[in-house]
Amino acid sequence: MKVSTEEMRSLLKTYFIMGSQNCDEDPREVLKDAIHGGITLFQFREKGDQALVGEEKIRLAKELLEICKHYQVPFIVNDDIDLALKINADGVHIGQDDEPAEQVRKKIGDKILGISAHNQEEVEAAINQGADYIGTGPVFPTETKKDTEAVQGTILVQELRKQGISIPIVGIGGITPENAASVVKGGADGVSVITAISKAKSPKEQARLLKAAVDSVMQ
Ligand SMILES: Cc1ncsc1CCOP(=O)(O)O
Ligand SMILES: C=C1C=NC(C)=NC1=N
Ligand SMILES: [Mg+2]
Repeated sequence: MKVSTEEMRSLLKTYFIMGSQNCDEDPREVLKDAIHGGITLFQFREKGDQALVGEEKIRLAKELLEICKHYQVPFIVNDDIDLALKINADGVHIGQDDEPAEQVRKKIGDKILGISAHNQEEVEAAINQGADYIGTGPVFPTETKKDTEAVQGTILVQELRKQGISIPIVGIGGITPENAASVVKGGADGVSVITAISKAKSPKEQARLLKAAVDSVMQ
């Protein structure tokens, strides 16, 4: 059933996003380690030139979903709505260039719907289309996604909060344990990261540090 706004807010605290293309080690081990470090939400984002496709992608998605189910960490699928429905994921994340949000909402029912937004108009549209949360960024420079919008810090989130827009928002882009607190101080409910965890010597330790940084602001 539908997550409440406050439940969604807390799920965004330490949001790990990963595909096999982001890992040097076995993605299943990286995910398990990150979960032990305390991630609150996981997104399967198998995308880009090294990404798996077809049956291999579906198989990996199912394996990572099983791991998340075991530890009761909700599982979000990026872009691929059909895959999300096929494996009964907990939700989807779409960008401005994906399937229109109204259509996606019809397909997924009460599953979590996350939408990327980079300016006020896109945020307001996403809210009107029934997004459960917004992903904004890139907050800091990142190598992970080649075609990002301009680096924006937390300017947009600060502006939205000043206007009393309270939808759950997660920051993304170049976030590390060192800068994570500033993202939450800027008004985000949490941080979403790829490389800081997926390429870490200890994904567990990085997840733990990220979560501690976010919680250090929450009090
Ligand atoms: C998917 C995405 N959207 C904006 S930046 C980004 C990549 C974030 O990756 P990293 O956490 O490694 O900077
Ligand atoms: C582009 C993205 C922005 N935000 C989030 C949470 N996930 C994404 N894939
Ligand atoms: Mg997309």
